[in-house]
Amino acid sequence: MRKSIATVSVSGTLTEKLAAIAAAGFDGVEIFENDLLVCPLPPEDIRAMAADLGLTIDLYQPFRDFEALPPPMLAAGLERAEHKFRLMERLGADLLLVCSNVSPLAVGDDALAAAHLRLLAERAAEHGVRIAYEALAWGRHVNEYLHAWRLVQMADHPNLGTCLDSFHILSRGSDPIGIEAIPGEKIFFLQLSDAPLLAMDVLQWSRHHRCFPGQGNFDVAGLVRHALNAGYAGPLSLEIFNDHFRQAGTGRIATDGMRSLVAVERELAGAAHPCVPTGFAFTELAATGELREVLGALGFARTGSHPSKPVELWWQGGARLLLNDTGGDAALIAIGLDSPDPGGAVKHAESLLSPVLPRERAPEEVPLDAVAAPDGTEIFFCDTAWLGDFGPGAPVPGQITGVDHVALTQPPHYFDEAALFYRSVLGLRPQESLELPDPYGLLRSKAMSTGSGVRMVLNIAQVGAGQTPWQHVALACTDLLAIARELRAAHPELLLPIPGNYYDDLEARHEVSPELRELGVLYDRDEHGEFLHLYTVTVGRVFFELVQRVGGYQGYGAGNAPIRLAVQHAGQPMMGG
Ligand SMILES: O=C(O)c1ccc(O)c(O)c1
Ligand SMILES: [Mg+2]
Repeated sequence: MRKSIATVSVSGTLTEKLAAIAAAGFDGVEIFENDLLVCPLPPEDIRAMAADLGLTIDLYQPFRDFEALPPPMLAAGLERAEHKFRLMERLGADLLLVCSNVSPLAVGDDALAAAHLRLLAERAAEHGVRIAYEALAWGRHVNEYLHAWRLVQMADHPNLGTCLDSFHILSRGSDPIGIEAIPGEKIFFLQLSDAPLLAMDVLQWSRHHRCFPGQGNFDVAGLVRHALNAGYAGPLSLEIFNDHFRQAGTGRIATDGMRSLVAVERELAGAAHPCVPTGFAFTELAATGELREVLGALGFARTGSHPSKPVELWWQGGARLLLNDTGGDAALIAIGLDSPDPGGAVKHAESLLSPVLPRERAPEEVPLDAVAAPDGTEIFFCDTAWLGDFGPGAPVPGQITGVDHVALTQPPHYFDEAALFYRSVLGLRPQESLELPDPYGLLRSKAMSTGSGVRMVLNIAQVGAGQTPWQHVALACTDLLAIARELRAAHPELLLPIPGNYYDDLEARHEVSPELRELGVLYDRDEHGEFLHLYTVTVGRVFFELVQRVGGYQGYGAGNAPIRLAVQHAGQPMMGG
């Protein structure tokens, strides 16, 4: 399928947008009128630039508030359209998107609307232009896609068809099955976007929160399937209005859009993810003396060393940490995932435009396949061979059984990119999304999981500048209170102090042991089970969480995160505050 994107979807000048869109591999563009109005180049030059980049101009948009105005206003509307048609001839575009009327002056009269659309199509035909009529979800009288289609049928002109836009259809909860009743050749254009489910005004939702397919909660691929079943043969075109995308890197967002369309095609082809990871092989940390002290207190010890790199294996139970002497601050730099097919996982990642990292290794060492996650963390796909590099060591006995989850802070404006990366490239499914109060802002958080073995939490801190983006590794154990007792006795300075107010509130809500308060252990429960957890102090950029899941508890104790954030900030006040 041909792939297109509206210029409004990415940041930059029109010249920058077109270059980035072509570089990302798109076949065509929708020129959004505002991008043309603010461009110093004449339409002929924009046309030549697109052609030089190998891009077709698939659509020009939007033309607004035309149909079903009181008859005396018709002539002015047609005059306005004539200007657009002449502009489109200069631009080399032959498809004009007309949005359903939002004007309070518009009349709720289908016959009038259809007559006007027919007149518009007749005029358009004189210029070799076709009209794609789209129902905006907030259109004054026409706001359902099947209503727009009825008007197109009534107007009955070969130069008039409909434009389907997944946002307008799915945001209203309309059933997209009706698309299959529209003849494919009358679907002149198909615009795709996704969105998170938000209870808000649909216009604001559309203008600020659209995202690429796979980043939100709509079944966009399902809608495309209906259009294909109807016989639609035009491009899949992304049309996103998003405050973050407008501020992010042009090329990076264009590439992410292409990734989302490749993932849609995969889904349509019924392709299951070829190699979902089954567990955490290791997490690699830039190490410092302080970090080693914390890990020693948690019962870890060095069990092996890499033959040629300054990397040690610290292994307790099923938790393997690689400590890398980078000379920098303590930080999480890589995650190793147990993969049923490491080579296939890298090929899959590459096909989804993820940057594959070069393998830097000595000849006798085990090759490792890795890609870069959106925040720069290296993701390795592993079988068990890598352990051989670290000699014959065995895990030290202890209370920690494995890695429960890893939490990463995403760079500003790339939260949606990260969600799509973990979903499409790694095969994790989205779980809960939350917004949590931070003393200096708001923490957006999204949990993702394979369902077994690998859990990730993606955070984005909407807080003042100058703050370190924290990461953390949550270690699983089977008796958290026992570990907490030992840590409190031997290393109380390594544990976050939890306010008494938290326990007053907790004890009012749940019957819990008074030991939680004494030990500074946090608690949560859901319909499946219970969750006990505690946090260490932060070293460099990283801290550790110890967690115990009782029963089938599914969450991450997110309700306790505001307590943690406040205590962490108290120990590390904002710069310049
Ligand atoms: O928000 C709008 O006005 C707008 C304009 C054109 C579109 O195609 C659309 O989906 C929305
Ligand atoms: Mg649209």
